[in-house]
Amino acid sequence: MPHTSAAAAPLIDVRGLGFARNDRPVFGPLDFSVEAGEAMLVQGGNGAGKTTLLRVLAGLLDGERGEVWISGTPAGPSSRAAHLAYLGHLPGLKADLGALENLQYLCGLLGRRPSIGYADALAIVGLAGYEDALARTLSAGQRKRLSLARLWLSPAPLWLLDEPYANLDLPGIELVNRMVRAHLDAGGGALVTTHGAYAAPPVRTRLLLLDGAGPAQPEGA
Ligand SMILES: Nc1ncnc2c1ncn2[C@@H]1O[C@H](COP(=O)(O)OP(=O)(O)OP(=O)(O)O)[C@@H](O)[C@H]1O
Repeated sequence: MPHTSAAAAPLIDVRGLGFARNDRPVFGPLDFSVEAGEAMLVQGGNGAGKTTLLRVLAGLLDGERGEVWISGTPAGPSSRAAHLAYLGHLPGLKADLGALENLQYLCGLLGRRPSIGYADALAIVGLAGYEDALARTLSAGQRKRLSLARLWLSPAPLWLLDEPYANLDLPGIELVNRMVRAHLDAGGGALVTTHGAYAAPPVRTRLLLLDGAGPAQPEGA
């Protein structure tokens, strides 16, 4: 049974979660939970369903089966957004807005932590001085860094990070790891997809192996 006490409940508790496209199973049924202060690495080869899982959890795809509980409360796709921050392959930036304007736009849409200023968030990700640079003029790695600034400003306790290291140089990879560690230290949690070839955040981590459709359980680590 999912936890019922909000105080002790995991940030997310997934029971029998599955997803199919045109009656073809993509993943599941899956059972796992992520506690405050914990990261879960979602590993699997190309096409195993990692991105699909994160998009389903983020409420971006219709047709899930099973249950998702957020902090002890059942949460349908539309009610999960406030608790989750999704960093996908496509950064979701407006090409003709500047870096600062993009942050203001996205935070207006998705909420923000009032304790952190936009300029500080840009500086943390190495984009100080790029406030007015249009998103379309940024490199792929710089766009990823701008998305990381948005993530840093997000008030959501659970981060869903789809290949967060993609397009980043070594300092960028270390930046992601520092951000994840700080987020977990502050009581947050994270699901992080990876092919296994990249660095994994050096934090309390469990592993969820995805191998296409079929039952999958987390491993202790
Ligand atoms: N928009 C879509 N329409 C139809 N099928 C899709 C779509 N997106 C993904 N798929 C299929 O769903 C399956 C899972 O894809 P998904 O992107 O979740 O895998 P992944 O594990 O993230 O892969 P990768 O490591 O290559 O990014 C694949 O068979 C893929 O072809």
